[in-house]
This record gives sequence, C-alpha cells and structure tokens, in this order.
Amino acid sequence: MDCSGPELNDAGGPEDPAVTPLPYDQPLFLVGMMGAGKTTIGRSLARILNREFVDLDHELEARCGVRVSLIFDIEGEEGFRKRETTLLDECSRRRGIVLATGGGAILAPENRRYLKERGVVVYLRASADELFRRVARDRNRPLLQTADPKSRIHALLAEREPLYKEVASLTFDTGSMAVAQVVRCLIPLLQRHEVNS
Ligand SMILES: Nc1ncnc2c1ncn2[C@@H]1O[C@H](COP(=O)(O)OP(=O)(O)O)[C@@H](O)[C@H]1O
Ligand SMILES: O=C(O)C1=C[C@@H](OP(=O)(O)O)[C@@H](O)[C@H](O)C1
Ligand SMILES: [Mg+2]
Repeated sequence: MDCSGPELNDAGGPEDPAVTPLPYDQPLFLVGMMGAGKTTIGRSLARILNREFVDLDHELEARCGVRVSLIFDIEGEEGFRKRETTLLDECSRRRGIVLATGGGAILAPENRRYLKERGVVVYLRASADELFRRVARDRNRPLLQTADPKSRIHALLAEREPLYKEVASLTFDTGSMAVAQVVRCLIPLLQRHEVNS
C-alpha cells in the first residue's frame, strides 16, 4: 500500500525528522491484540507527531519495579487488571500523548469508557496467524505461556474483536505491512480525523 507522508526507515524511524503535529491534543490510544504493534508503532508515531509516548505496561512495570509476568505470577490476572484500570484512568486524562495500551485493556467496561470518552482510539488489527508469528517467542506475555499459544490467540481474538471495534475511532488493518509502512499510512488518517473538543 502506498501512503503519502514522511519517509521512514525500516525500523519505523523517520528518514526526515520533520514532525507533523496533529490539529488536536486529545490523547491517541492504540488498542489491539498482543503483537498488533501497539508498543512499536506507538513509539514511532509519537516521535513523528512530536508527542510524549506512554506504554501502559512499561509504566506499570516502572511503578511496580517488576515485569508484567511477575505481577501475573504473584497477583494473578485479576490483580494485574486492577492495576491496569487504575493506571489507565490516570494516564488517559493526559493530553498530547500517544498511549499504547495492553491487549486486554479493553476488557473492563470502565476502561472502554475512559478510552471512548477521552481520546482518539486506533484499533491495530492483524490476523491470528500474523500475531502468533510476531509474539510466539516472547516470554513476557503470560497469557501465551500455554501448551498451545496459537489456539489461545485465536480464542482471545474472537472474544475481544467486538470490544476493540466498540472503542475504535479508526480501525487499521496492518496485514503483513512493515511497521514503517503502517506508521506512514496512519499519519494522514490521524491528521484528517475530526474530534469533538
Ligand atoms: N507491522 C508489523 N510487522 C512486523 N512486525 C511487527 C509489526 N508490528 C509489530 N511487529 C513486531 O512484533 C512484535 C510485537 O510488537 P509490539 O509492538 O510489542 O506489539 P504489542 O504492543 O501490540 O503487543 C515486536 O517484535 C515488533 O517489532
Ligand atoms: O492481551 C493481554 O491481555 C495482555 C497484553 C500485554 O500487552 P501487549 O498487548 O502490549 O502485548 C500485557 O498487557 C499483558 O501481558 C496482558
Ligand atoms: Mg505492547
């Protein structure tokens, strides 16, 4: 796919560091499954849009001083979700940021409300097979530490797809596009997007 916009290198970094700020300062939220590219694409988008980048999982890890996988080990998914909701409530109030959420942040109804009411939500979509290729070897995704992670991804995607769609202001199919290409295509869509103040 050919998209107009700044030239980017393969790592998603701009060849030409010209920044293109958005005409609004509502936070930009990235949602989608594990491996959709929220963290990677979010970081690159923030650089080009001259916004601060916040990754909800990294912020949680920085505050707790432990990896997400250890929070799951000690407190279970329930404990992790409580911490995630508290942090999302705080971070989603910040204007002018790009916020990469964790894949399950759309599960709690109050989280979906924060996302819908407070910012522009981009759903990064990818097939279960593509998601699996990207995250299969990552040990810091506790929900995939099962005997059959591929089936788990299929099941989670089926369960969550309607929730991602519910919160999305924009849905973007990453298909097999490289990170740099996704970013290049997203910028004009975000520039044209209209938001209520
Ligand atoms: N469009 C893409 N094409 C190829 N690899 C990708 C793409 N998006 C992300 N990746 C890779 O997939 C892995 C997971 O990406 P990440 O940004 O951590 O996803 P998320 O935060 O949505 O779980 C990383 O190694 C990243 O480089
Ligand atoms: O899908 C999920 O429920 C989760 C996704 C992870 O984030 P990424 O989507 O960034 O991998 C992380 O929040 C945690 O492991 C739970
Ligand atoms: Mg991530």
